Amino acid sequence: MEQPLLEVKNLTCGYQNKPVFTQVNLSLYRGQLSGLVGPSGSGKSTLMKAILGLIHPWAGEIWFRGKRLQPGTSPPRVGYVPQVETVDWNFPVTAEEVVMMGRYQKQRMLPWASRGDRTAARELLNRVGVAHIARQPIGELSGGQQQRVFLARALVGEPEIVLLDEPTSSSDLQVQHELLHLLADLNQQGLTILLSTHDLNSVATHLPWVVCFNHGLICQGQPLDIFTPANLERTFGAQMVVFHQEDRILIASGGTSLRHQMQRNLPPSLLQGKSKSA
Ligand SMILES: Nc1ncnc2c1ncn2[C@@H]1O[C@H](COP(=O)(O)OP(=O)(O)OP(=O)(O)O)[C@@H](O)[C@H]1O
Repeated sequence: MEQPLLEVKNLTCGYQNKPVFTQVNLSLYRGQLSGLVGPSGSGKSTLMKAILGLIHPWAGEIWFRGKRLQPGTSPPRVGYVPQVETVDWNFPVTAEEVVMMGRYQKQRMLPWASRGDRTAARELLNRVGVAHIARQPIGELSGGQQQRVFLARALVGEPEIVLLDEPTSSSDLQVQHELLHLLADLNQQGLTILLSTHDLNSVATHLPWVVCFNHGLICQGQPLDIFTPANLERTFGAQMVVFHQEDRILIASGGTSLRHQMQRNLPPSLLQGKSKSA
């Protein structure tokens, strides 16, 4: 059986005396492109930070390529794109410098740029489609461009896995779709990707694998199998309606009244209102 690239075993994390999740087990396989979905505060960022060694787990283990990592250490060749809300955009640096900072961190170089640094940063910005804004201050870029700059920074050191924390949260639909297409391209080139998001419809459309999370792993699988009203209610604690059309699905929030309204107006083949457990 294939060995997972990254494995989380019985992981328990929390802050102060409050646990966020207990005994989580999750395996990421080489070449996987997965979405981590769950309500706000359910522990998605905490899980990513634990994988990255940014917080110390209370218990459990993280394994990378079959080797156990020391608690609180960063796995080799894992890139990270933080939530844009956590970044100080007034920091006076250009897009290119943001990417080069990733190089300094990895190579422990002194913070001045060589021509090689600049060329490498340009190549990465080019790879994510924003080489033209290399010299612009990061604070003056659009949310979508900022996101790509941070993606370029995460690609420094040629990671095998990139974790993205809500990369689609601050951008409009078109920008979200473009980013997800870019991630699919990077995935085709061999990158393993886990991204957290609240946007269930983007996950359903663009991602082949979904992990539902709410203070623990609820279920995982292909969106068509996993996004059932029952699983969504278990994950989000709210009723949702799932529409099916051929191999596509559309998820809308709404309780019984919306479902009854839809049932009156839509053919039953489009509507999945009955619970199907994973
Ligand atoms: N540094 C911290 N100190 C104390 N509590 C924290 C800290 N960071 C997060 N928490 C708490 O841990 C819980 C999980 O937070 P986390 O950010 O992991 O959730 P999330 O699923 O990523 O949420 P969102 O989708 O809103 O980003 C929340 O109750 C949050 O308030």
